[in-house]
Amino acid sequence: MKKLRLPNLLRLDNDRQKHVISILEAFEKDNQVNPGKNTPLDLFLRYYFLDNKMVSPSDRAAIVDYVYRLTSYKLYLSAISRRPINWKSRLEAFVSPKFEENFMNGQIPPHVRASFPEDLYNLMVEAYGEKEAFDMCHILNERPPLTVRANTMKITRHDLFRKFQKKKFKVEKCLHSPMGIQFNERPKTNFFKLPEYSQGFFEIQDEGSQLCAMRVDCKPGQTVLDYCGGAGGKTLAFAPFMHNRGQIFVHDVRKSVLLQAKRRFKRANLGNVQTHSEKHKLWQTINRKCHWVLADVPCTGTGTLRRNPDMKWKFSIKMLQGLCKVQEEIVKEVVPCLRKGGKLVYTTCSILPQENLMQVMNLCDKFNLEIENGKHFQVLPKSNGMDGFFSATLIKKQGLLID
Ligand SMILES: C[S@@+](CC[C@H](N)C(=O)[O-])C[C@H]1O[C@@H](n2cnc3c(N)ncnc32)[C@H](O)[C@@H]1O
Repeated sequence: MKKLRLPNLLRLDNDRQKHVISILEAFEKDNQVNPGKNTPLDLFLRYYFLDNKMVSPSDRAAIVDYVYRLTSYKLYLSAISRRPINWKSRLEAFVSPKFEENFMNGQIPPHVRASFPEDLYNLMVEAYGEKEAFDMCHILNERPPLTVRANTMKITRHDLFRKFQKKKFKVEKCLHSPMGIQFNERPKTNFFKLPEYSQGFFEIQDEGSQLCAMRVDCKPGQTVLDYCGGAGGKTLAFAPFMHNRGQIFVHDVRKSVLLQAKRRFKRANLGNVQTHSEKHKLWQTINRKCHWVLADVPCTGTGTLRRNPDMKWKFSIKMLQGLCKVQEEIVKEVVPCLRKGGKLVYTTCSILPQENLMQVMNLCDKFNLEIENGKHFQVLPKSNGMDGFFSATLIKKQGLLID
């Protein structure tokens, strides 16, 4: 079993502590009062700091770090903290020796020590076995690494790497993604204020996400649909393969994220992308025309819980079942867009087989598809490495030739 390591946290003085507790209390209250609103933690924090502009960038970094880690370890901290349990007592337990001492305490159920909802923990044990599931939970409670993708429309990875080195950033080139650079230490400066960012030289993107996007191996002149495009993260990664020739259609049901995507496409120098929130008109244009369709479907996000620890406390089996239905509906909608020989890249940031391989088998059965070369792609969350991602390239099943 992995040894529980206390994260290398920044200093927590009284002022920072007050912010941490008031954020966590307010976030919990917001979820109780407006359960349907589902504000994600990162958005909640953005609003909080807009209301508290006086907090300095270094204080902010420390506060965010504690908020994320305490949210991750909420269940475990509740088990080991003094009574009454509240965010103040959980924080005390987090910085006390109890945090490491109780990690192997057999009196505390494994899912509590892993700080995961029992249903989710059981699904992970079913998929990976007790030891791997337990270790993976702890990786998913850790601080994630910071990884960026060089925008090869504007700069090579090597040149961007040299620029970062000149700034004395501790960086290394990713092993698997040819466009990725990982930071071994978080830079103290505001990343989004770097000139290299405003010039569109890079985007923040996990290496696993880069690898999934690159499975859309599109060529100049082709037609591509990114059906669950969100803020455009995956399109930004595969679009450079087309050298601005051909057409990329990005769709999402949320107009607000498509606006963000548009800004990012412009900054990245992409001139062949159009965004659509209305699918009916789009359908007439792309029916049977697409060489590639990317379905980066909504999922439990269990592979990226380090970045969104609040998501795991919203998990339920019912939610998983609902998402599986939506994933199936999405694939049903996009299959008719494929031209003869076209490929559908199905992707999730989940570690659950129910929305990965099991789902893909179900999709193949229902929509007469098969997995290209019979091989899928899966990465599991790694300590100081990639998040968890899954991808399979689906093609239309060839009819059997009967003599
Ligand atoms: C995993 S996220 C996509 C992330 C994006 N591809 C990226 O790399 O940045 C899934 C997206 O699916 C969208 N979505 C949810 N239901 C949908 C539906 N029925 N049709 C199309 N998009 C949907 C969500 O709004 C969300 O942006």
